[in-house]
Amino acid sequence: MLVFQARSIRHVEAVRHTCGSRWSFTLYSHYSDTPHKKSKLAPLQERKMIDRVKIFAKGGDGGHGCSSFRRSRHDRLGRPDGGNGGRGGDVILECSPRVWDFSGLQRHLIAEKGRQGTSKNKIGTRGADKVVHVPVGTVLHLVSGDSPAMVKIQPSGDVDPWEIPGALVGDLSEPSNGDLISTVSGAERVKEIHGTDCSLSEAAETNAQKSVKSRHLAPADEFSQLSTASGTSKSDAEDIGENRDMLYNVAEVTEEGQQIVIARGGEGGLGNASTFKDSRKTSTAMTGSCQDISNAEDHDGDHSSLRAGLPGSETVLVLELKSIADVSFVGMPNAGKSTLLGAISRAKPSVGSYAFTTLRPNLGSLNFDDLSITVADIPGLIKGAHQNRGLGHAFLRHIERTKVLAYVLDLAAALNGRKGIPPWEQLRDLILELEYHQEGLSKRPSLVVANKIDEEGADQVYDELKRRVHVVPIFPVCAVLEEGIPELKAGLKMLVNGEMSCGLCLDQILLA
Ligand SMILES: Nc1nc2c(ncn2[C@@H]2O[C@H](COP(=O)(O)OP(=O)(O)OP(=O)(O)O)[C@@H](O)[C@H]2O)c(=O)[nH]1
Repeated sequence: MLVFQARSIRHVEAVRHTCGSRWSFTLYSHYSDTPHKKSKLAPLQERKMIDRVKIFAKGGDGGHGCSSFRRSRHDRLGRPDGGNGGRGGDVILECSPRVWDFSGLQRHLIAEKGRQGTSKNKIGTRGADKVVHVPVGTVLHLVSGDSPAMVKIQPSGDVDPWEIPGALVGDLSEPSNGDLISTVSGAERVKEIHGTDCSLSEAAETNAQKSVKSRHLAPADEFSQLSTASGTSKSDAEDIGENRDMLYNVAEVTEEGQQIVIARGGEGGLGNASTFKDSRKTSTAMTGSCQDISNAEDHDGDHSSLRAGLPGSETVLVLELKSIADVSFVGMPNAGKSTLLGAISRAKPSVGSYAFTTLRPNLGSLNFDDLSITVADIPGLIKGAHQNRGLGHAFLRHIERTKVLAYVLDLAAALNGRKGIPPWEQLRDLILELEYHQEGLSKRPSLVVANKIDEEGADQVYDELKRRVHVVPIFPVCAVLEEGIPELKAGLKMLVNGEMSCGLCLDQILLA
């Protein structure tokens, strides 16, 4: 038995991720040698970040209208007094920075039904909305059903570093506060229900039109054929049941408090008080005489179909989590990415001398006079990340949406008897992982950050690195002492605003 002293449960998890599932762990408390009762760690699979899921949502059905007659001594024939049914609840996705992946999200979301109307003209209660929280940066792809409609933004105080500004690159026009990504019907409906006007983004409008034209699928049936969970890179398409009919990027949430109605509740049925009123009006218009109340029951029979509440709408969506940053720090665990993010921006990511300190991407912002750049510190990638090793490939998705790659290499990884790999091999492994995940990903404008230049012997390794890699600029940096940071910032700025553009590919690294 190998005993290892962990600093925290998170540290144990990090080591578990590094070692894979071959090792079993038992946690002992500091004070006794019997296994800790609460130490049963969930299987490794459950701990993976889930950044893509398929969900089925159904709005609550409308309540039925009531058929009832108020009879009294003076009114033997009675008057209809059945109230209308209540509207079904909506299924709403709300953007929250407190959630960072979809692991806690239910896959079937069904809102409450509206209550039935009752006698004495009482309207049934509206069904409760089903509100679920999704992370900032969630993108919605429509598999079937109506396009989602944004309702409102509930602004809150502090801005979380994980909060992601901006919109989909090239897909949708940039949403502003109160803007809407919705179908025409959705917009009208939201206006009608909530009394707020909502604008349509062009792309969403075309998508909506396409969706109206292209298909009317049965969402529940389709959903039942498909598996839900995510977590595997290449097989995602099959897992999630991606198909040609899917409408990509119909909406996204980027601000805390943004709400999107993904399935609407059905309207309540009409009570006989309403149907009778309507029929009396018609009758008056046509014959010039009032409808005889004794015929009320007959009319009631004519309108029985109106009394049934309408079913709620059904939608099948794929939710995908992608961050939107200008620059991604890509590197092996412990290369110093988080320290570097703290050095170049005001972000305060956690830093540790053990691998996988960063378990979720951190964002920082670099502000220049004329430009602001968002930088993402992506959790460390290891060899085989595309096959879900380490923290898995979930984080590779975040890199997909960044313009510039900054490879953070640890110059001291193989120095002073350490068992790490030299920086040029780190670079090779990183490029391979990116390419395995998505071909051409590594060809984006890139630079290399040679970190830990302060370590003994790092200068020679840096010279060797320059000899082996010369197509992209290399910035020697000491993140802890914040040395070389102004030059690095200038380099990042030039890459982001296009003054410099240099990608990196495997052939350009001298490995022998
Ligand atoms: N000597 C030296 N140590 C550094 C430097 N930058 C970071 N470190 C140390 O390297 C260790 C790892 O730093 P992190 O910033 O957590 O590394 P990371 O790449 O974010 O690690 P993961 O979270 O595992 O991906 C910490 O102990 C840092 O203090 C540097 O410039 N010089």
